[in-house]
Amino acid sequence: MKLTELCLKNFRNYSNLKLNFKKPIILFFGANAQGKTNLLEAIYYLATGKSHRAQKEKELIRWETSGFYLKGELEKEQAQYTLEIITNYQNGKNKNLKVNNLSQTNTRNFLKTMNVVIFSPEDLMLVKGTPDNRRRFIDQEITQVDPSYDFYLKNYFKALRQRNKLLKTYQDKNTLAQHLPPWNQQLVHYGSKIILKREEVIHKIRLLARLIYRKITNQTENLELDYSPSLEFEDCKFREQLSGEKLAHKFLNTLNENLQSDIEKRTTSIGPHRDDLIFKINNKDARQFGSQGQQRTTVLALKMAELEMIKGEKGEFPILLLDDVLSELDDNRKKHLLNLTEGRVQTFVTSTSMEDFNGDVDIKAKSQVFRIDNGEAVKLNAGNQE
Ligand SMILES: Nc1ncnc2c1ncn2[C@@H]1O[C@H](COP(=O)(O)OP(=O)(O)OP(=O)(O)O)[C@@H](O)[C@H]1O
Repeated sequence: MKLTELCLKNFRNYSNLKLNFKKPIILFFGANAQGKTNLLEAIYYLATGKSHRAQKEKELIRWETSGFYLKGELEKEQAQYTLEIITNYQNGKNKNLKVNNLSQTNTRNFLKTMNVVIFSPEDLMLVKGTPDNRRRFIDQEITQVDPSYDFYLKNYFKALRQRNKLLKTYQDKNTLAQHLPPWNQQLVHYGSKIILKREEVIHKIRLLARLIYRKITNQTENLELDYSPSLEFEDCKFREQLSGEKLAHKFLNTLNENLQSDIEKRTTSIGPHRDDLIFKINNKDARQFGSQGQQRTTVLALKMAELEMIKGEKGEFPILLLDDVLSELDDNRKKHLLNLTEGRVQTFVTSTSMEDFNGDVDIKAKSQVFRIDNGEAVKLNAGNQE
């Protein structure tokens, strides 16, 4: 799939911008704080309905205005899609999502149109950082291939917040337990679906990432990726034996077993909100023993696996957004990334320096280059482009 046009109105530091994309690689370069990442954020938002960095949608609205407008023209499977997001906060929140000029009441219809994979410096924390980084990675990944997963997540976290609120605020510990079952039911219902989906997707990524990692390291190192759910289901250890029913049963039993300790600690100690991923390189935990280089290669292999996995599920490669990461990758890693994507994956790249685009991998010639300067984009000639 490829984005052929992007329009932004009152989005971040852009008042009104329209860009057309004609080459497989699009480079946004310029000094710090000029609006390069804002452009990737706009593309990410059109695909996922979320920002990859802002907590609140309001942050995206250009200061002193009351709403933003985004439009993307997408080519996919030889069909053409116009995606639009119109927000207005003048009288409360008002948001309209449109595909081909038709308002979508079901957000899932909008979200399934365009897919992106983003790779930014924060992703380098995937291996070393806290488990919530890894949960976010896997959840974003799953939502791209199955938008209904977002519904399970939202409902799970709604139930979790309610249960934790009761655990924190309810005074009479003797009767508290009577009020928890409705929330337990919700946790178990949505939580089991989340666990099953995570298990399924991690299994696919594990195989792809393993192959890619071996290739980048010239077959010298092995990467293993494991799902580490907080709920131990050793009685149905093999994924073929996992069923929603078995899991739900196990989850409910464990919640009941942990009831007293949850009441004492005033929080829910078990469930997908405590899951983690484990990376091992040559059988050693990459978080503890991996060198910086190995950790970077792990993240790169994961991102490349993500591209391949979406291609497998959706039949087309997603759009790749590389936010300021080329300078973090050495020539070998850059080469692998660009070999995989070349000619197949439309790639948007931001950088503060054109130096990133030189060296062994001369991507300039295949690229369309824009200099980004204080919310304006100036198209430059690069290589042999028109
Ligand atoms: N809601 C907003 N309204 C107006 N301007 C905003 C808004 N949010 C952020 N900005 C401005 O956008 C600019 C930052 O843009 P962006 O994050 O895209 O920078 P960048 O070019 O990627 O920089 P870097 O190279 O440092 O990552 C800053 O000047 C910031 O003040």
